[in-house]
Amino acid sequence: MIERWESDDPFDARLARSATGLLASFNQEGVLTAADVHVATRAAALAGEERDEVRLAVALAVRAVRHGSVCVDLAALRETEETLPWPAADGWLEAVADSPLAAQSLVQVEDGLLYLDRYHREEGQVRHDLLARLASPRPVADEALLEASAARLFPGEGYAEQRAAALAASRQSTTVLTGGPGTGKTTTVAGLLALLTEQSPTPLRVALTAPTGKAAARLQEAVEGAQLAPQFTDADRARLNGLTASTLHRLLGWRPGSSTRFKHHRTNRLPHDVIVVDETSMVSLTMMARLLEAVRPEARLILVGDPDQLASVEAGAVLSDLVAGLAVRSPDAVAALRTTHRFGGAIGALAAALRDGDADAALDVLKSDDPAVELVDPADETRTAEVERELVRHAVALHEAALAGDAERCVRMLDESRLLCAHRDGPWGVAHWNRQVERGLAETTGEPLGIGWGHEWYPGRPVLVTANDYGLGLFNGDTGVTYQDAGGDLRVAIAGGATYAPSRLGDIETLHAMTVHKSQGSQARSVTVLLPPDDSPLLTRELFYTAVTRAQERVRIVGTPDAVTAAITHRAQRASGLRQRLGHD
Ligand SMILES: Nc1ncnc2c1ncn2[C@@H]1O[C@H](COP(=O)(O)OP(=O)(O)OP(=O)(O)O)[C@@H](O)[C@H]1O
Repeated sequence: MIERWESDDPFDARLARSATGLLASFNQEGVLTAADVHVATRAAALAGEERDEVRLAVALAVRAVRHGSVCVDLAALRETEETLPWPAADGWLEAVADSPLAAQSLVQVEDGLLYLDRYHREEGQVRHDLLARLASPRPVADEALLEASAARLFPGEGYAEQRAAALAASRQSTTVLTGGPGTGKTTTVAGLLALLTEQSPTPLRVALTAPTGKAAARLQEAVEGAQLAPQFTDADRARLNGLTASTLHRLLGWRPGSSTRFKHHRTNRLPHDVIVVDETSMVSLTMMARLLEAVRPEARLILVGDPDQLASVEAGAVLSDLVAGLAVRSPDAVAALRTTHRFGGAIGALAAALRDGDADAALDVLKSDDPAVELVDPADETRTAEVERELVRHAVALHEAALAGDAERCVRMLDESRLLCAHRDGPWGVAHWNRQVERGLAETTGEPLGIGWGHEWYPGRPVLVTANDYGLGLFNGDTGVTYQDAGGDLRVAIAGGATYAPSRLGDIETLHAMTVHKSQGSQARSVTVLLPPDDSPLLTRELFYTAVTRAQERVRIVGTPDAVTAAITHRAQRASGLRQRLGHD
């Protein structure tokens, strides 16, 4: 199925009035937007290319990036919807490869895939840097000490999987450490850092990093927590003392005015000896390219993440590509953790069923009596009203804590309950549910709270930061709560950060509800997931898995069994060539 936009509005900005030929047809069908059409038309005009089918191919490559793909597989795309007015299959890709657009390096064709030049270059660079790292000499280890310390830090059968992963990562310079939630990834990282710091005669410079501020804060907290385990000695803790985590943007050194170029790069590498990247599934191809070129060849790189989660917001599916590509090229570079240590049965069993694509097993878990999971039928008005009342109760409690000026409690409460939606707009979307909860809050308190009453800022308004602001020290994904201080003024307390006057915050959204995409890298005690109808193109296994695995203790799915099955059946497919390109010379 090709995702399309739909509109009855003849003045819709996505309609390209000046388009002709195939570009016009694919625009009117809702496949291409006006922006896709204009970029392709302009590039073709600059290169002197007039063939209709080549312009269409370029527009589809532009569209692909917009949908998170790095390139487009024209042949595969044709097959997904035969009714569209496709050009003749024979010779289509060859025509693009022979075009002046390719000769002038505006587009590239490789392995049957069509790329915009930038993404082809970035993919090639990631492949090159990674293969160079894999071919570099292995770090020298004091094997006897390594084995003895690994046995101490990862004792017995219960830690066997993690011990093997940490030993592998100690003996090589690049490791991809994968595992679902609660499989002990952070515990492994903490033990591995203890092993590495013990091996080094001089203090190691260690960077802990993640794509969002929230994920970086969680990583730091978890690594600090893991060191409290009895198998860590005071000497281990002393060597690991003072580790701090930062966002990838901050680590690489952001530069004003550019989100894709940083202070550290190939000729000004990062000084660190060990770099641990958490939540790697959220790292885009562009960021992975920037990271790999900035890491010193002799530094150790550990990429940690869950390849079954949604991929990055921007183009690429780097973690799952690395796992698949390295499985062929260099299987030892991937250390997979499979045993879950955190969840009680039900959430873990549901996550496993989703990962395996087993809809029957997922529905069995959801329909079981286990209080950790629940499936709510959207047609059951009594039950959905109860769910809504529960969401409003949480908002009212947050409002009361905020009125009492208890910023710390407000921030803690934020991670107790979370409503996740697939969509931003429409009856299943974040905007609607933010309004619904605010309406309930206003009705319960009798106060005109919320945007619907012209009061955007009110005590208890939970907020999500949606863009990095280095000046203020705020990061995309940070969360916070508005509270009333002792002087009666409103302030916003950011989790793990400072407090701010609301007027200083620019890129902010209300957080009574949140998209699953934005929830990546965070968790809450109790999670409610609103599944859209089964024909929603956003409903995919990766989205559902990501939503479910945000829950620490309880997950409630509002959706029909058909929507559950549809979610598990549809894969969030992203075209990229990295996995194939890693596999061959
Ligand atoms: N081998 C083990 N035996 C028993 N408990 C363990 C083991 N490894 C980790 N744990 C515990 O399981 C929980 C999850 O571990 P950890 O935080 O390391 O997992 P994770 O994969 O990093 O989780 P997530 O990414 O979901 O935050 C922690 O409470 C940890 O102490």
